[in-house]
Amino acid sequence: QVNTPAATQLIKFKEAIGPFGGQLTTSSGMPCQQCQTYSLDKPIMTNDFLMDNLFNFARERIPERVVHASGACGFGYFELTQDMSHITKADFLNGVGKKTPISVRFSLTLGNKGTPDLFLGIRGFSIKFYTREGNFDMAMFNTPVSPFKDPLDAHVTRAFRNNPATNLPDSNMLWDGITRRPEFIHAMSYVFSGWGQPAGYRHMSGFSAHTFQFENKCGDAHFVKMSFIPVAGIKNFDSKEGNIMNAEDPRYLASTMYNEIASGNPLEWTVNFQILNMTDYKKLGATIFDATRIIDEKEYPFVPVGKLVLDRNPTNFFAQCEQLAFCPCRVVPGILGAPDKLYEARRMNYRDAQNYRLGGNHNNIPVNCPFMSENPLNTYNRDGVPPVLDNGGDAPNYFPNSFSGPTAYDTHCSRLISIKEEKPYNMDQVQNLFANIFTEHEKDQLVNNVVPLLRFASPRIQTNAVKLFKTANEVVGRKIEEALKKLNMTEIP
Ligand code: HEM
Repeated sequence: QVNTPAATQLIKFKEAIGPFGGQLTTSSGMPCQQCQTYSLDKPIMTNDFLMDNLFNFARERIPERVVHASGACGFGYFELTQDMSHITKADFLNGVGKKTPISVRFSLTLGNKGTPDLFLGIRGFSIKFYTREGNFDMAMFNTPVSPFKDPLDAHVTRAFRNNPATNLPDSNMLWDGITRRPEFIHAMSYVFSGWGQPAGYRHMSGFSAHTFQFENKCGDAHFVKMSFIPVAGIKNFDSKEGNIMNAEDPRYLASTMYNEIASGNPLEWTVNFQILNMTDYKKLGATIFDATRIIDEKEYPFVPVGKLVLDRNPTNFFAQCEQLAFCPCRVVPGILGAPDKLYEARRMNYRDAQNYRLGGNHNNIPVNCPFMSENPLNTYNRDGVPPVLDNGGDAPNYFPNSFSGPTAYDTHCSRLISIKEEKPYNMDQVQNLFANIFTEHEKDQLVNNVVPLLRFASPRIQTNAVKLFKTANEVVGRKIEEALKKLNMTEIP
């Protein structure tokens, strides 16, 4: 580990800078004197260097993301390999060969900032496309489906956290949460079968889960699910390997990616679209917008449309990764978002979370700024918590106005279709997953991962969980039941 780019980052910095790092200053720019750089035997209050440092020290923490707190990021580009103008007018999807700068953040849905990388769990894969029409954000999971469909499922993430009284992981909460929402079992089966411990970010996939509504120049609607498939192949650790790696290097995924990128070994994904039209929607109904279900790939195959490459590391983690803010609300003309309720709620909730976490001007933070936009920040937003950048300069600050302030020119009004949703049902797809897609190894993995997590739950909750797995697959459910019996648990009152 001693010679990796991550381990030698500071040595390289020194080589690049030379022996002298410049005159030390306070944050207001005052050059510091040597005597201010040690505090003992000196007046404290008049030492501006010390005061500057202590005030900053006490304020250096901001709220961590309420979910997906632990993560790593990288930068690169998206290249379009197939023109998509027949389904969308989005500029970055029009014109083969067009390259769009991107930032990507990989995360772990649960836990907190210090949770080790290979803690078993569903993974986040977020992308910000800095397009000429503003930023387009995707916040995806690594599994083909989402556990959630109902925005109220946000509550269930609490069941996956520590017990509010003991502050300890709680099997009863975890399995109560899963079994009270049986539709979770589809996504969770992927997680338990191995996808919860990817063998590297270069082996991790991303799936939109939502079906987006696209619109072309003629105003025609198409519906698109997206997948990001690693060129190096999807690979996962088995539970034993994953747990060993977690103990040896709790930042295994982040450090591997950093070293790979710094060594000139970029990470790459094929970007694919599964495309449906209005006739397909009329035939299949709102089920195509159910984030807990997949759409039949035989009838609607994913077609490759581009590639995603990560070839640049952040130069400062806090500035470029912690401050990165992805929101389903950030769309561009030609991509309207998704018409389902989960997406609608996410549009609002991420904005709210980022206003709280980063402040009302979080789009002005350099890593979130639409720096490729042809109309960068031509808004009427003014003032507030920094950064305000030039704050609109000397342009009018109200709308409408008679003084040539920015105006909306496009007279066309795009609208998401309105759909009627019902309670999720995906047991048919989980059954198919176990019967026809999972390998025997993946099924064994699932049993190996589920049993240690379920063994401390009460018998009633264990019974519910076994019943749920038996509905998904009788053999796998029975294996879990037998393994639990062998462990001979005593009842928890
Ligand atoms: C019940 C529905 C959901 C709610 C209420 C919710 C809420 C949130 C919130 C508040 C954040 C933190 C945002 C921030 O502070 O920057 C977040 C992050 C994230 N969410 Fe969700 N989410 C939901 C469902 C989903 C689904 C279905 C997906 C994937 C398809 C998803 C993927 C992500 C990802 C990848 C991040 C991390 C973004 C980053 O890297 O900063 N979420 N979510």
